[in-house]
Amino acid sequence: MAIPAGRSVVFVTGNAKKLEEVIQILGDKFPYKLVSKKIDLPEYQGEPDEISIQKCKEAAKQVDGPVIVEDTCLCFRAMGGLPGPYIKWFLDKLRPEGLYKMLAGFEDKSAWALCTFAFCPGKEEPVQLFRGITEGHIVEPRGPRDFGWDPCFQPDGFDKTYAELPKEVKNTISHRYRALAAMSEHFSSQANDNGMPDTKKKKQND
Ligand SMILES: O=P(O)(O)OP(=O)(O)OP(=O)(O)OC[C@H]1O[C@@H](n2cnc3c(O)ncnc32)[C@H](O)[C@@H]1O
Ligand SMILES: [Mg+2]
Repeated sequence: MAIPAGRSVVFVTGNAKKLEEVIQILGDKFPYKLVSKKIDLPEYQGEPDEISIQKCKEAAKQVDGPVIVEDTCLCFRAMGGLPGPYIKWFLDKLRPEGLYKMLAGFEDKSAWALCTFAFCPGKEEPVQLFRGITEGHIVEPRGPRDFGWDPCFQPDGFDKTYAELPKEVKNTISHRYRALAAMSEHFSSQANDNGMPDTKKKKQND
């Protein structure tokens, strides 16, 4: 589904740091006007795709127009992908130190960060998903504490944590960057088709 020409899309999030990164990553690459709205949407339970779909439908209902939401998971391989979508509560209670200690009994410290952007053109409309994954390891926290679990996630191929890496570097390798690249690519090709729905591309989700 294309966004009508000239319309803006509302990015709904309660997280200022997420918003900051989305703006930095997108620059002027996104073909539609992105406006942000601070709403604390419910923290749904279930599989990441389902959570993003529910979250996006609720945002579309509240905004009553085209919306984008994003949900972030941090998944420990030794724990079958948990905490996953529940990372917010684990981080809140345990801080990055506690996340690292959770894996003390496991040899496998590998983890992946998953970001899912969800787009819905309006109330009662289908939701499309765009995903990005960055693989890494959970390490003893290092670096500034200004964004979530960044101090304890070290992306593969780097000897620095997300928190220690310059923002420009995190923003070219991160889970969020990858999901946004998929979403921008989709909307840019639509915009190039003069706003006609792109029938050649398989929708990731209806
Ligand atoms: O309103 P929304 O967009 O849902 O914002 P939120 O803060 O509730 O975010 P999530 O539900 O997606 O929960 C993800 C948790 O992971 C944190 N987080 C998200 N992206 C991160 C990143 O790139 N680096 C570190 N922490 C991150 C975030 O602060 C939350 O505690
Ligand atoms: Mg949330």
